[in-house]
Amino acid sequence: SKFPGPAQTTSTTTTSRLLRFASCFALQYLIIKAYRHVVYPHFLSPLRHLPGPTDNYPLLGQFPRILTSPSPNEPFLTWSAKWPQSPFIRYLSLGNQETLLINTVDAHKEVLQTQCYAFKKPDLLFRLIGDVLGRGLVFSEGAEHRRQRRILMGLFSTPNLKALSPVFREKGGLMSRWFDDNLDEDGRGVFDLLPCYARMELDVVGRTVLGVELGNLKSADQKWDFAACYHRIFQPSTLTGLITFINGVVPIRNILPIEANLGYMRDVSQTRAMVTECVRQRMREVDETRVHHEAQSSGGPSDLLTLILEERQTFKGSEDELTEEEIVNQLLTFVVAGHETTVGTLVWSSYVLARNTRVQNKLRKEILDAIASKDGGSLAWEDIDRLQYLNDFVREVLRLYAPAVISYREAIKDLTICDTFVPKGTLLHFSVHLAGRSKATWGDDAEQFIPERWDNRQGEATSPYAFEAFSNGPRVCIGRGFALMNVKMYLVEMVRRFRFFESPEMKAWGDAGPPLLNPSFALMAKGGLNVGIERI
Ligand code: HEM
Repeated sequence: SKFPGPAQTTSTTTTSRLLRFASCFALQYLIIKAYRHVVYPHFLSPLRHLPGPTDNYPLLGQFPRILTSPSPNEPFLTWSAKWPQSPFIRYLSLGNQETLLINTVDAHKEVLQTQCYAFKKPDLLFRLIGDVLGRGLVFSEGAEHRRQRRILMGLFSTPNLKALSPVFREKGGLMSRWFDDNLDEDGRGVFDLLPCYARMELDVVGRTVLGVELGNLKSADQKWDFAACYHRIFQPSTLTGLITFINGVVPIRNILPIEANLGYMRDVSQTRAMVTECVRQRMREVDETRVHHEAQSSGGPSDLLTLILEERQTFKGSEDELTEEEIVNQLLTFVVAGHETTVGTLVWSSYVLARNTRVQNKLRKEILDAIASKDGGSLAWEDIDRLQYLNDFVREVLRLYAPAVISYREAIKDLTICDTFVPKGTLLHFSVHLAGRSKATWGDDAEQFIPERWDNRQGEATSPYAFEAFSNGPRVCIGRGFALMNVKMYLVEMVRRFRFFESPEMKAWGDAGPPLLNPSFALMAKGGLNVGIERI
């Protein structure tokens, strides 16, 4: 028959109902999205009158500009210079996401110190790197963060750090011998320092955090190698990096069945399994021997894992007893938070030395004078810690070349900061370099490398919030003392033995400096940073 029978009519009706439902759903979705991404940010948001760039791309805001800028600090530094007195600068990002750039010293103080716990790290940060770190110090919030900080603070005490210092000395010595062995017959060479320092620092964090040589750490079945997994996770292929980036915006990690993603997930789970095995083995050793770190600090190097396990015995049964998973989270957090940042600081220190002969000579003189005052003997950590110019030098490197570039916060409630109403859910952009490079704070020579400025600071530059390389407040970097000891001991070893000089690439870059990797969470030269090293 030409006419539909009862069954066909029912199925046509069902199809058309489904279609109607789907189009209603799609329309509603579009209306909500249009409201959220167009109407609200442009016409309703209480933040829309704040200073900030307005030359936005449709729906993408400033995102294309940020992605294609020559450095991960641009265009934020430009905006900051344009509106130096504004506590916050508002910009739109992907999907017209409103973001407040923390700009002034006062705004840094309010967000990082006074109102620290009114903010959390946004989910996008956790999705970028949280599967490796877990909810350790970096990703814990509120009361849980206070608890973890309370338990872990003592780990980084001066006596504990001093017990770690022989490892910094030993690994720095090995690195300087490696350079020495690889110089040409005139005692000169040019090296891409990033891979050299990355290798050394993996050894350093292995020994100081886990008490093992990470180069030798393997899975129980010997099939997986820690260093290789770590390398693949943090130097991913373009596709794996792209997946991680997309996962930050839309969670796709657990549903994408392609090898670039599955391989990443295997590396993460193997890395965590290898560290878990380390923890279990050390638990057995600590339970058996009951060594206590007071004894170890006088007798030889210790490591943070052993210290955590010994402390744990005193917290047994209380809410401060860390579980095995929590310990693994903290250890991986220390390894990751400590490795890239210290490597970056060493690379930029070497670059700056090569570019500033005056600074290099002055630093070397301070070190050699101190050694001479010890009748040529080696400097203990206390001696190194007293070197004023070294201290100024390292702070100046971190003011201008802080390795951690970007972090974010999200307001967990409505609040008012520096007379600005910040609604719950607002994303805040914490750019470490904005504080360090601000002319309003550091004067017209803010862009120049002048270690002496640290002894003549005035006005806002004396505020702790003018220097954000390690952040500030309750979430200040817990590894600050650890990192400074590591960096200073290494520099003493290298500067006394070698002269740093400009490589041909550095000469070609001139004052503009090397091209930088962007987008990137770390300040890194694109394509490596070759620096000359010459035996003295
Ligand atoms: C020069 C080297 C280092 C620099 C420049 C640096 C910088 C920073 C910065 C800027 C933050 C704050 C991030 C944020 O709040 O979003 C931070 C946090 C942190 N850093 Fe470091 N860091 C360095 C070395 C280390 C080392 C060696 C360790 C561990 C051994 C470490 C462990 C941590 C941890 C656990 C946090 C989170 C603290 C918390 O939220 O309570 N860092 N670091």
